[in-house]
Amino acid sequence: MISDETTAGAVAGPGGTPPGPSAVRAEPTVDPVFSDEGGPADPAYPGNAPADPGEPAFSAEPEVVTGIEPADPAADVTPAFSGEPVADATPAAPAVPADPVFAEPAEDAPSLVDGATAPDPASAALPPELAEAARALFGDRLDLAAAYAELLATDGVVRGLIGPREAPRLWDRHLLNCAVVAERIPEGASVIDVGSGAGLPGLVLAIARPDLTLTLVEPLARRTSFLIEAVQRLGLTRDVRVFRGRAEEAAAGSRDREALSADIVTARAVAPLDRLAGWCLPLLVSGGRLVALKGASAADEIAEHTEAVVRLGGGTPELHRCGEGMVESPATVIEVVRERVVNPRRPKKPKRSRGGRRRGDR
Ligand SMILES: C[S@@+](CC[C@H](N)C(=O)[O-])C[C@H]1O[C@@H](n2cnc3c(N)ncnc32)[C@H](O)[C@@H]1O
Repeated sequence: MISDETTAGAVAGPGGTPPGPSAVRAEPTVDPVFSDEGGPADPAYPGNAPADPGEPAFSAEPEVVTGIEPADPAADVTPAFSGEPVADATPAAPAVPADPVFAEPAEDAPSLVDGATAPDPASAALPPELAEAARALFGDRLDLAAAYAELLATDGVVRGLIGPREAPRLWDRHLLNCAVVAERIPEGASVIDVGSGAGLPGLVLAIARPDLTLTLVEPLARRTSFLIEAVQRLGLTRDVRVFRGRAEEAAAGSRDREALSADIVTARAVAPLDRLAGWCLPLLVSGGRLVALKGASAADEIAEHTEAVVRLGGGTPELHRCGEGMVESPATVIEVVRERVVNPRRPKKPKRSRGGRRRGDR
């Protein structure tokens, strides 16, 4: 077993050990999985249909979400990684200057929210009963968290990145649920958030923890456009960068770009643990840690996928609960330390005969 202390010590960063979760309260929770990538946008909300059916809105209906495998973007990703400016099929998204690797913020990015269709920003107001936890988690950056909540409830809804029914529950299901994970991240750590979507948990962590440096990895164009603008509008450009591409691409690097790596990789509602480990462990420094937000299925996932995770170079997955005693539904995370570097299998080269010909060549 790997203890928290071992894990924290192995992670580079000036501050060291993350505060362990306070054991004030432990109770079973609803499945806090929030995204049903494969699910339709709320049809009851006119104008919410995502512009691109490949990037459906998420809604946080746990009953819909549980057991649904997040969409594999392989089918619908715009191949933005190559360095070529990418034609984004999404008509609504504002133009973003295309950097081959790290996208740059667009200047004066126009808001998509107009008077006629704008959702009510007041729907993102912090519910009074959550104010104490929000203050504790965001401290003097609570205003920034509120600005992000408003952005999600307005632009995020209009662009089909979140379902309109999410707006009233943004704080408990999304912002606080992600912010509590900060307790698992050491001071000063570098963090890669894989499959950031609309910025969860990456942007929340950047707001709650100005000591962290974050890279948000997301392959889908409409989402990275939103992320880039959010980073700019929230004034987070110093600590947050947006990488458009898949985790596998980020880890592989290219001729023009070094492979990305970090002390901590986070992911929420992205993929089952075995697949997630395959994507995320290569993004970690040796001894770094994957912190995957999971729902009620976390223990089952550990039972099912431990062997695969270890084969991929990870330690034994551990389950932790974050925010106990602070929020009503603590977040469940699975953590995996990158213990060994496992090289991906290369396909065997065909054998050549003496004459230099491949066997079977004519
Ligand atoms: C269900 S959404 C979750 C978004 C966000 N993490 C949240 O909790 O709201 C899954 C996200 O993972 C992204 N994704 C899927 N496969 C990925 C991969 N191999 N690398 C990086 N991102 C990926 C998708 O594009 C999508 O935005």
